[in-house]
Amino acid sequence: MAAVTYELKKTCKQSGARLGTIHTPHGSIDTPMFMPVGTLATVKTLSPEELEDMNAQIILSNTYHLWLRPGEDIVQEAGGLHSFMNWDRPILTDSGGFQVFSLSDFRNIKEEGVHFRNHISGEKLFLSPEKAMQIQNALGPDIMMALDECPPYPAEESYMKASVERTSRWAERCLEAHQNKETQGLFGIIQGGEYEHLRKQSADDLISLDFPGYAIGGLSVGEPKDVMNRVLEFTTPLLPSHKPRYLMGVGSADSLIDGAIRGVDMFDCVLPTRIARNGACMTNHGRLVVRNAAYARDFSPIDRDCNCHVCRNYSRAYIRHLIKSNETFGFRLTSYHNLYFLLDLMKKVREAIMEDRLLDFREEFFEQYGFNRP
Ligand SMILES: CO[C@@H]1O[C@H](CNc2nc3cc4c(=O)[nH]c(N)nc4cc3[nH]2)[C@@H](O)[C@H]1O
Repeated sequence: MAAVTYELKKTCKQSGARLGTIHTPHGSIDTPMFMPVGTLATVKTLSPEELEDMNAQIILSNTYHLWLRPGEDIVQEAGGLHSFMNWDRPILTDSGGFQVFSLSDFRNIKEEGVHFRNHISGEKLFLSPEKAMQIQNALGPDIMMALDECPPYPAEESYMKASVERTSRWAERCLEAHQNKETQGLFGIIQGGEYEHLRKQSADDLISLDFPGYAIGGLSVGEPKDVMNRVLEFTTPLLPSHKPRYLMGVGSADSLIDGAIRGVDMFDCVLPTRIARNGACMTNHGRLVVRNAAYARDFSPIDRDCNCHVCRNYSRAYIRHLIKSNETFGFRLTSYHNLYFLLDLMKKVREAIMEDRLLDFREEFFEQYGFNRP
């Protein structure tokens, strides 16, 4: 029995969107869904109990960061990530492919793997497909990601072709190095930038390896939204409809809706918790920077149309005061609200797909949020 399986439940009549359920050893996940990011085995400032209260079905953690701190051996001795962080729902770990290229000021990509510097200590490190699999097997997530290269945007076609071919060879090596097949699923990552023929080559290579799920990588790296949407339009149909499709690093409300419309099932991004720590909140009426002076005497909730614990109990004036005073509780309140907002948005997306009205929902939401405003 495979560790991770996908059940396609309904395809939307209005678009390429679909409803499904991903079954994992730590529970089932209704899709399309958003994964809160807990890079260092914590979704910053929030507790597992709070994440369960807001119906987070799965969280994401990171191989590169946990390898450096505290070390996968310590997490393994704790019984794996679920025990270590007291989270008994599904966990997905990214492979480190992105962090090595985004965090390290020195990196040298070779066939055998990537040589780079530890972004904290400066010591030289080496990450290979086999090492990335050994770390993830030790961390024990339900879903692991293959080690890939996330190329810079934009990238020359010749560079992108060579990078895609190496990522495909690395994916095969990850499969060969995969232990714990009955308790951990391994997803492949499609690369190819904005080159349609390279996305096809990457998809063909990885589909031939029969992964239980596929991620679309190399996006949300600075490209315009219309480029992302165009790449999704010709890439998601290449992927098997009976397996989950995961768009890595995407987390703004409009991108989540537009990704779901194009057949994406899984999303993750640091955006909601990152902007929360800067005092910025996602609301149904646009982004609200609650630290602004305008809210000093505003005793209304962050979002009058939000039913979260924060919006039912705390005012903009109070949260602004905490943020301006650098009080941790302020960051907890904005982080809780932003994650609740995105998780609730994905619940509304699932309901809209069920009722075959996702495109109508998009129009209503974009109008209310102000995305259509020039
Ligand atoms: C928009 O927010 C900024 O951009 C990042 C999100 N964007 C993103 N694109 C990604 C691509 C890949 C990939 O191709 N491969 C692997 N293995 N992991 C990936 C992770 C990714 N995350 C945030 O970290 C933030 O800095």
